[in-house]
Amino acid sequence: MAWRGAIVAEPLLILDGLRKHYGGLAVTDGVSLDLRMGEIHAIIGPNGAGKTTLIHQVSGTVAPDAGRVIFGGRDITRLSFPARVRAGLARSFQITSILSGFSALENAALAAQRRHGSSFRFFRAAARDATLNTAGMAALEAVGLAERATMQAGALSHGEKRQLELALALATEPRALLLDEPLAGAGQEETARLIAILRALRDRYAILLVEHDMDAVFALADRVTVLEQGRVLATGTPAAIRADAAVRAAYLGEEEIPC
Ligand SMILES: Nc1ncnc2c1ncn2[C@@H]1O[C@H](COP(=O)(O)OP(=O)(O)OP(=O)(O)O)[C@@H](O)[C@H]1O
Repeated sequence: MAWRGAIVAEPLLILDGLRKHYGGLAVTDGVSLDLRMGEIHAIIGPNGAGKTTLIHQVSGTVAPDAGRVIFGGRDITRLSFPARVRAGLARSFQITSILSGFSALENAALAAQRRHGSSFRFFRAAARDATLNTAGMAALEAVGLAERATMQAGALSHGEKRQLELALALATEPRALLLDEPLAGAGQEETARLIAILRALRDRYAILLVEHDMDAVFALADRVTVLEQGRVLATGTPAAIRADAAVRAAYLGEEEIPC
């Protein structure tokens, strides 16, 4: 797929030299990349390359040792995770954040509440709030889960739970979405459905995607950045990345890069 960057303007999100060390290990070692509206930018790399740690620094759950995160022209490097959510930066988690005893809509309404900054303790009330319900329902519709709104989240299929995870991010009405392995554990049919949903979301958001399913990455991404040992090995269109000899070498014995 050709990168459609030519038709979009300034980057919405800029990562500028992000560094994070744990002891002697440079987990992200000066990572710079950008993300534009209407773009899916995938981050791939071997296990331990630093992908999740990078997402943590963008979402505000890990503080970088050096570097900056610029969002919508504003330096948000020191903002907390909740403040970033309110600024329009949403994140989905590798480990599910769904409350299984509550309905899909209650989960989405609670997520919508994060945008408005009110307390977690009042989530029962949140689920009855019309504004939050409307935002929650719109998010469920965007991921094809409207018909499951009243179903207990714990009773949803695995694929539907992944859809609900996406809805929780959308319910905060973001401009940018940080998606950490949104296809994890999904079967073939579920993966196809999730890919179609992500493709449909692309035009309305800027999406930074960490995903191990290389077929999905190469089907979805407008640009791909390859991380290796905390550094950017290459950034480019899927075609350019596929043809890059250094990238292919980094992936020997890891996930196959689709031809
Ligand atoms: N809080 C931490 N303390 C110490 N080391 C950490 C911490 N978080 C991550 N690491 C180390 O940093 C390295 C990169 O981890 P990270 O999870 O970011 O990689 P990844 O590319 O997302 O890997 P995977 O593809 O397996 O999810 C790993 O060696 C990991 O053990």
